[in-house]
Amino acid sequence: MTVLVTGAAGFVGSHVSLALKKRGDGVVGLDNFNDYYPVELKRARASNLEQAGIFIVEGDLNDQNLLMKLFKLVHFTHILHLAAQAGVRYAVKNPLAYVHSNVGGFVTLLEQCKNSQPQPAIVYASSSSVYGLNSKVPFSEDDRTDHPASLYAATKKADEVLAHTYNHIYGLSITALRFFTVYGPWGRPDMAYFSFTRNIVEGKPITIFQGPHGEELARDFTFIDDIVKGCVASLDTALPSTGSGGKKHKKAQFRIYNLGNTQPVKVGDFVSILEKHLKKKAIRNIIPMPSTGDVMFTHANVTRAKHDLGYNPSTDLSTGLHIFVKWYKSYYKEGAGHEDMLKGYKPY
Ligand SMILES: NC(=O)c1ccc[n+]([C@@H]2O[C@H](COP(=O)([O-])OP(=O)(O)OC[C@H]3O[C@@H](n4cnc5c(N)ncnc54)[C@H](O)[C@@H]3O)[C@@H](O)[C@H]2O)c1
Ligand SMILES: O=C(O)[C@H]1O[C@H](OP(=O)(O)OP(=O)(O)OC[C@H]2O[C@@H](n3ccc(=O)[nH]c3=O)[C@H](O)[C@@H]2O)[C@H](O)[C@@H](O)[C@H]1O
Repeated sequence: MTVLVTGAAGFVGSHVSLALKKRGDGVVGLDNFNDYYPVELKRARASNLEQAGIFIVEGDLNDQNLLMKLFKLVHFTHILHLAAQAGVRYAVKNPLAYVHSNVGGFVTLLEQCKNSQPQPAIVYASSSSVYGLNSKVPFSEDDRTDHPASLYAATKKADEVLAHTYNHIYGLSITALRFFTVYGPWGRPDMAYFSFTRNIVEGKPITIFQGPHGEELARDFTFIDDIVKGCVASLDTALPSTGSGGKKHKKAQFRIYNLGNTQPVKVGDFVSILEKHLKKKAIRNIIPMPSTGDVMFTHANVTRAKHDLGYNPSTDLSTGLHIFVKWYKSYYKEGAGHEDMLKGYKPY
């Protein structure tokens, strides 16, 4: 297959791009290298991909002309769409970044795909956050997703209904993957596993959010390698789109899957695992969960992904965090430009 990976300089995108290239697929990346977190990290990931023979086009999802030229140059059989403004809490600071990338960008890409002849099949990243204020655990794909707790979640839910519309009208084959708090080497500095590690290493305090009655928050943390396998299996089982040039011939494939680890862990316990691997105690500031869109817990039911994709998460949190900590220490060797790395970092 020949895959366009949007968000290829990102955390998940760079890992999946390398996996696809290693098994012989054609891979082209697209990324706007924005500064939501230090661009140096995206450039470093991009150089890993370039060394593997993967070229990343630097541009924005919303650039219709760029997409048109790119689709004319390369006949993509599949799109792995991972480019988005991620992060739950940053939406309070910069809401329009989410509309620009997650809604405008997604529709621009869908428009290009529906006009292509033949149309590619699309696999894209949704999010566990669409389950919002769900109290029924574990979360299953048919549960309610109409009460998001953050603007980020609302844009991801919007993507799911937009995808359904383009599937119905134009015959685009689309698969939505609801990732659950993904972590691993080459990860995201805005996420807790990364920012907590940095602060513990530097002897700075970490803030642990608590529920309204002192409850601990919990996440179904999912290691990057399991997510990569889920993405590749989704591409391999994606059926062709049934339309071309904007006209549908027959009903096309439309799928939604949870990709999680199915073993939620309390944030306090997650910090204890980090302390064990870092051999250093955290300075824990426990504060009430700010009204920035966090939910109390996530927990994935992956029965459907197991059955249809052979998805079988196999890395437990302690093993995964050990691998992350080893990467972190090697990447941020003492004094090796550490401060530079975090220059563009936007605390939320
Ligand atoms: N990492 C997680 O825990 C997690 C969980 C659930 C869902 N997701 C989703 O998975 C996908 C990948 O997430 P990630 O963790 O790799 O995030 P990331 O921020 O590392 O990667 C996203 C990439 O997309 C690029 N991008 C953003 N807007 C763009 C635009 N308008 N045009 C072109 N490029 C653009 C960014 O520069 C970035 O490199 C996202 O859709 C995210 O919402 C991630
Ligand atoms: O599955 C998803 O769909 C989401 O996964 C990720 O969001 P989250 O699950 O919130 O990950 P992350 O920030 O690492 O916080 C981890 C835990 O630490 C708590 N947390 C966080 C920060 C802090 O300072 N204190 C704290 O207690 C926090 O409340 C949480 O309980 C992606 O960022 C997002 O893109 C989205 O896709």
